[in-house]
Amino acid sequence: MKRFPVSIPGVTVYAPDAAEVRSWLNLHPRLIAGTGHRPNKFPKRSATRLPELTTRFLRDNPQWQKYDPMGLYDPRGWAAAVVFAAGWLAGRKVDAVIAGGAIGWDQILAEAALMLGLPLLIAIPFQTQDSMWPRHVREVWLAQLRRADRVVCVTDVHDILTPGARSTRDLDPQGMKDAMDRRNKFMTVHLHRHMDVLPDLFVVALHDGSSGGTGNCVRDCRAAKLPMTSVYADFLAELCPTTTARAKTPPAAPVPLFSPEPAGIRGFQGEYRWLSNFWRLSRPVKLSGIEFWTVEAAYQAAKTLDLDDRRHLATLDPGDAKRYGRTVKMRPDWDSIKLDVMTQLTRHKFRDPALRTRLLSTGTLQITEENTWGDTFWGVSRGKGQNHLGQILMALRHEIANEQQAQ
Ligand SMILES: Nc1nc(O)c(N)c(N[C@@H]2O[C@H](COP(=O)(O)O)[C@@H](O)[C@H]2O)n1
Repeated sequence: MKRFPVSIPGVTVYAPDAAEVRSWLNLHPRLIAGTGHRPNKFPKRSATRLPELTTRFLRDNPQWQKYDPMGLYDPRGWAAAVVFAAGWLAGRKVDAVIAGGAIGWDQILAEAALMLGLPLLIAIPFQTQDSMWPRHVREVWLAQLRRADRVVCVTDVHDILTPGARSTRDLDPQGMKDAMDRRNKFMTVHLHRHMDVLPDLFVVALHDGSSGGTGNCVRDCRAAKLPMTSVYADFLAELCPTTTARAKTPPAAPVPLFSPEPAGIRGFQGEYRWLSNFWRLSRPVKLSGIEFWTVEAAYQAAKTLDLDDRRHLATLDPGDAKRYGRTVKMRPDWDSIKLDVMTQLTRHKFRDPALRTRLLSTGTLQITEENTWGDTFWGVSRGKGQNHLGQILMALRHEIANEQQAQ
């Protein structure tokens, strides 16, 4: 098949599982991911409190007016929508935003994030997502991709070209749909379930209740029990106070964005990343003579007596080791020894004098391995869990403090 050059000028595009993406996610534990309608599902401009259109392109182009009835891409429509999105984001404890790059709400949310100076990741379905849009929308797209911290592309456009395609505009409709679906899943349920690094992800949807792209994404998020709210009713209330337009679903009950903060250390992110089992050790720990550079990889290796699996685990980064550990043949007594294994590995990790000092400097703070991936054994997820890793760390801290006092 013919290969087309598809780079986006001035933009570095990453694969979803790239290390640069993971490290960005690591840096920003409280994330908002946005999904929402294209302009054709926004209310008519006459239903809003916006004045006459100012852009000639929009005024003189009935076909485009049909697609963008609100005049969202007219400067005043754009500004009103972006101010609404920024107002919603502002004041919420959000570290960063993930947006989809699509025409409509996706771009509005991205613009609001940029306006507020919030770090932004844009996830695009394929490299030529913009190819069907008019020039002014393509300009917004490109400018936002250039200003975003990270751009993730989930599908190579070559995989969705029609047979015998003559350009990258010749796209298979089902392929495009699948790519958009993949993009939505990447930025919501995939991150929520599989990115062990993420402590908190909240979805904000501009959804009028209809089926379609946004509807599909909202359905997936609901099925995954991902915390989510729709801001459509608020959007109508602000922009169309006297309108007859109504959200097809009632406004969502107010939801606390992220779980309330208990005192102490909750989650091993940011300044407390070193508490995580994913932290690289200053000296490797040995198991069957094999060297492991993270507690995670060593712990996963301890699950099995198979030496080939252990050797392989020693070569993996902690995230991959965690996943691989789910596939190994477990030693029969694993359940009875795993707490002890984790305690010994944690002890080894904190033989490092710098880490000992850091652990002691947390004083008497409660240490909770809070997570959103449902680990209620080692941590606490959605308010529930035994927090064994936190307990081990606190017991070790107590032990080190006693040792120091005795010296
Ligand atoms: N998951 C999915 N399936 C489709 O068939 C799609 N067209 C999309 N598109 C994305 O959904 C948003 C727009 O949704 P509306 O159809 O306007 O409700 C936007 O993010 C598109 O990229 N997604």
